[in-house]
Amino acid sequence: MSVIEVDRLHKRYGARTVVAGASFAVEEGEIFGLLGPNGAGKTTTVECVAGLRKPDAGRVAVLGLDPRRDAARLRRLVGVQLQESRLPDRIRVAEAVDLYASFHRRPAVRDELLAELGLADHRDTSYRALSGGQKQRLSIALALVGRPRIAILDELTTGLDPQARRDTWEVVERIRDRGVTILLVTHFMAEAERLCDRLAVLDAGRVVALDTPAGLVTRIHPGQRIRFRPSAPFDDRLLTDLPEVVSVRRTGRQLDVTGTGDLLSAVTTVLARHQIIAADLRVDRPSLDDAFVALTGRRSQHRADEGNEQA
Ligand SMILES: Nc1ncnc2c1ncn2[C@@H]1O[C@H](COP(=O)(O)OP(=O)(O)OP(=O)(O)O)[C@@H](O)[C@H]1O
Repeated sequence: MSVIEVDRLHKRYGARTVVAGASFAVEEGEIFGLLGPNGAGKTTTVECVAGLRKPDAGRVAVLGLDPRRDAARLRRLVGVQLQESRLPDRIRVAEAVDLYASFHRRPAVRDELLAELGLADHRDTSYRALSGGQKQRLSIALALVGRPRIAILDELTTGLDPQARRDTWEVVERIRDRGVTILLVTHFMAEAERLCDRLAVLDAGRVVALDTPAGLVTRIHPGQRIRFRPSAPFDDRLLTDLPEVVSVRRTGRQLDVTGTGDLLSAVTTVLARHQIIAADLRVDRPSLDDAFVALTGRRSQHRADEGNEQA
């Protein structure tokens, strides 16, 4: 069942169109990602979904309701954590949660929520004394305090160190496991790949692709590549006869095999049958980042950052 429907959404700021006919639907219980370069219109789109902006054209429905007309009802059903949400420096974690809880009729139990978000030991810590990751987790707690069915999370791990980012991912997964549908805006390929069940890639206000992370990669780069040094000579036909193999190239003692499907297992099985060992075997799979570049013609902004993280 679709819990969010965005149909040919248009939004202009002055003369400038920033969302130009974006359409997508989010299914109940999934983590749905909006991915795209800076200025692609991601935040504007989720602000329209959250009822914070009025679309110029198109239709947005959240749980069958209109985010603007039915704003009061949706406030109880949708939790929103937007970019750069800030709280007063002196407010303590428990006070902030109590304050937000007071806006809701049946709020979550504060200490349970704080424990779930790894903030139980920071109940009395002031906002200013929290680390970046703790601030982000508090902002997620505030989005969840009304026990929403849908959570909208915008760039929630930007500026976090790799460990804090991973901790936040675990929190998001736990929320999803509780049955909350999540609409997530992200710049990070690793985040999209790890968390999202499906992704819409937004470019210049349009959805240019919509699929699972793996589906996007395969659609853009269906090929795979294996490189290895065989322990004994053999005829290339051993590999070229396999339906999965597209090409075989030799450079010195090294073999370079491209193909599709379950290439690795097809190649290693036939080699093993002939008692050949594939030494220094490497599999190159295209990444979501490659798919992103192919779709938008741009490098993802945080690619270098992610590279450091994986190092
Ligand atoms: N209130 C506003 N008034 C005028 N222009 C705006 C306003 N908000 C956003 N914009 C512009 O609209 C474009 C789309 O912005 P938006 O924040 O939706 O994109 P985004 O994909 O979320 O970008 P980012 O990844 O940089 O946050 C940007 O060029 C931005 O400068």
